[in-house]
Amino acid sequence: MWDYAKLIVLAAVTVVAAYAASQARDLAYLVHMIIIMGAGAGFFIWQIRRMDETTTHNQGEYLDGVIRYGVIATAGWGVVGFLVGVIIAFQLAFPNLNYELQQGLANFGRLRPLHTSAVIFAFGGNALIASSFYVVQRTSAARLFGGNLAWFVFWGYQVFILLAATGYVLGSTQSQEYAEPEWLADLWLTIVWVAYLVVFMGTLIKRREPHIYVANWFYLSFIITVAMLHVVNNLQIPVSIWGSTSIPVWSGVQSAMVQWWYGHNAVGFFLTAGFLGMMYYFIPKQVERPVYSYKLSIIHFWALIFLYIWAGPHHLHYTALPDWAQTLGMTFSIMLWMPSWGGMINGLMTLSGAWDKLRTDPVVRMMVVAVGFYGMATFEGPMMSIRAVNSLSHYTDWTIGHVHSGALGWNGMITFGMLYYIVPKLWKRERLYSLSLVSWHFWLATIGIVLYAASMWVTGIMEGLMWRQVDAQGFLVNSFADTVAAKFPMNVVRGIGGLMFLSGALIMCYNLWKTVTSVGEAKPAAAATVAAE
Ligand code: HEM
Ligand code: HEM
Ligand SMILES: [Cu+2]
Repeated sequence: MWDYAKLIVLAAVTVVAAYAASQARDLAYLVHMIIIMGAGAGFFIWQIRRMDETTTHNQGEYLDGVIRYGVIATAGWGVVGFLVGVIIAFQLAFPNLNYELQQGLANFGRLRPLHTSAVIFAFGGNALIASSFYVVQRTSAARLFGGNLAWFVFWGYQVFILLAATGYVLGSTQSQEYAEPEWLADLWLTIVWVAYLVVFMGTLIKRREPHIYVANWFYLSFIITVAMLHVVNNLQIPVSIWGSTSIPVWSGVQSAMVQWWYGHNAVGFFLTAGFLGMMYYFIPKQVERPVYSYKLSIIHFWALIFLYIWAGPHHLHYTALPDWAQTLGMTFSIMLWMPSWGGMINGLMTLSGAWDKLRTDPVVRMMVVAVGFYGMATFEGPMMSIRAVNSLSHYTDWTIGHVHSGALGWNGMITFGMLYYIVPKLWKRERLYSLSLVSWHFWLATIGIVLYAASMWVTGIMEGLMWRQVDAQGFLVNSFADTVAAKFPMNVVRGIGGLMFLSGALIMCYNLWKTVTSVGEAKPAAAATVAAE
């Protein structure tokens, strides 16, 4: 019965998308409708072929298939996102790399949002969805709620990524940073996200453990807040339901404020709270120690989510935003330093009594460096939010250095650590294929990040100072082009750093692939302890 309902919905989606494609007013919309039609038809055929199979889920078992797919998607999108990052990094160093052939499809302006969305939403998002499904089942001793709904979340999310990515390349964007997809993709993401919340919350509700482990608090705050941010920042009215263009309901300074309330909390809840959830499960597991302080984790959780929400205006210093709002954003940003470091301290101190693992286990080293970079980025951020500092750093590469010490150092490294822990468990392998390859990855990534961040700090401060320099008469000394020329060597260093980071990720993919295909199966006894976790 339920299966027939699904077939009807899928058929309807396919037909409506086909009709909409015939009405399309712009190329991006046409391509999106073809993708939706393809996805609808594909899932229709898949569904019809398994109609008379009786599914025999063992309700006692965890639903791990979808997590395995999530792991593959994380690694795959990661490589794509880093590769596009490397390309745009070299385009900035060598503008000639914007070939005539690429214009209107793959020039810097089109590739930049492709990069930011690929790394944040495709790489980071898949890592968060997959790891949260893993963690919530283990810490609740319950199978994912909602049967196959988790599969809908996974595939629905990939469709969203495809819509977003093709949209950028074809020039369909609502021009809000990190919220570029047009209304159609936004609506679809809303549906997928609500399903995600239902799966996660449902699993928590049916848990067989009295406590909700702290990692789940972080994941849950990430899911709920991202839903709220996404909906409010994307309130748009489509010009036509047959086209991708839409008009925002917010305008002027309100629009800017809503956008940076969104943008800053995308950092706070997507790139921070969700990844702290990851930290709180995988670091204790990997070092085989309990969390250093449960009390601290609860205090810094509430402080973090309360403070983050107010800090958005630090992106709008010296704009038309009222001064009091800028000061408010600055004040909350400075206060944010404390709960951020609460998280860092809790992560690092979890190693108490196991510090020797830093020497013996490259996966632990990766996780510790991640937490270290988290600490650095959350010290730097509050500093940059001070108006006087921001007057120098804003518009410069200092911001880009800050972004990537957080993104590569914290989000990248903690995700790599998570993948190294999770893959042998999910595929029931005895161990990783090669620890020395993990070590190679570790050093390539770490040196790559240091090159990236250091070169951007240098260019950032240089640019800021050059823009300020005035002669005795008060005239500006440097033209904008002078600053661009002066940045050239550092731009090349940044590109090389990115290339190293990308090579490390490729080594990881090879290592994980070999782990799945050529390492022996974990012994049943070991498997039993895994299941009991
Ligand atoms: C191989 C690794 C990477 C390289 C080479 C790279 C390179 C770049 C470049 C060249 C830009 C444009 C900077 C500009 O316009 O001046 C950029 C922007 C950005 N990247 Fe990356 N990136 C990498 C990895 C990542 C990762 C892993 C993340 C997030 C998890 C990330 C997040 C961002 C964000 C958020 C921006 C926009 C920053 C802003 O507007 O202030 N990147 N990246
Ligand atoms: C206490 C924590 C943090 C504070 C107070 C903070 C503050 C700031 C400030 C003041 C800016 C510059 C705004 C501008 O001049 O335009 C900024 C930019 C940025 N930060 Fe942070 N930051 C924090 C942590 C992080 C972390 C951990 C990450 C990444 C994982 C991150 C990612 C970003 C990104 C992506 C931007 C660029 C936004 C844009 O596109 O303009 N931040 N942050
Ligand atoms: Cu911010």
